[in-house]
Amino acid sequence: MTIYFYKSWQPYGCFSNFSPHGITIEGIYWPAVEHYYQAQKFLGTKDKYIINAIHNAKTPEEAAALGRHPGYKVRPDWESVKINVMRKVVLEKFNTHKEIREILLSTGKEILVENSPTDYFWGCGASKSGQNNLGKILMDVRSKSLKNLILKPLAIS
Ligand SMILES: Nc1c(N[C@@H]2O[C@H](COP(=O)(O)O)[C@@H](O)[C@H]2O)[nH]c(=O)[nH]c1=O
Repeated sequence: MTIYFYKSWQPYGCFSNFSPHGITIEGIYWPAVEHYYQAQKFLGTKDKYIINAIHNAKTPEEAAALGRHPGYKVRPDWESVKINVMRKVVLEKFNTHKEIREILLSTGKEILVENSPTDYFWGCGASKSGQNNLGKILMDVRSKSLKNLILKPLAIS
């Protein structure tokens, strides 16, 4: 059965990028995936000062609102790099937090879908036919975690 998730307080909310699971990337701590993801939009741009504000945002909602603000200019290569940015930070989240890695592994082979009513790129959108790229990344992280689990005992022996 397909597993749908969206808001961090709903079932499987730990799969949401807004869930309160901090990560450290290149020595910098970020309070949630969303903070890191939104900040990457402005690397090397004239609006790079906004990165600090996103980093310090009190909530993921605030970080997203800053990152989506039409007044700030996103880096020109954003569309081509955003999938890799997301892959890297979501992998780090599940490598860091064992308790949610176990929840992810407990979903077995089920299809994971970000049930966003508006987002047809990261989620499935209102029509449920969107690209679901966040769900795909999570399923990828799940198979990587499973491989690690299987390979670890072999590495010891
Ligand atoms: N979970 C979740 C959302 N979905 C998240 O929004 C991000 C996409 O942002 P952007 O590329 O700026 O459109 C991405 O992390 C996606 O998973 N959006 C929300 O407003 N609330 C939420 O609870």
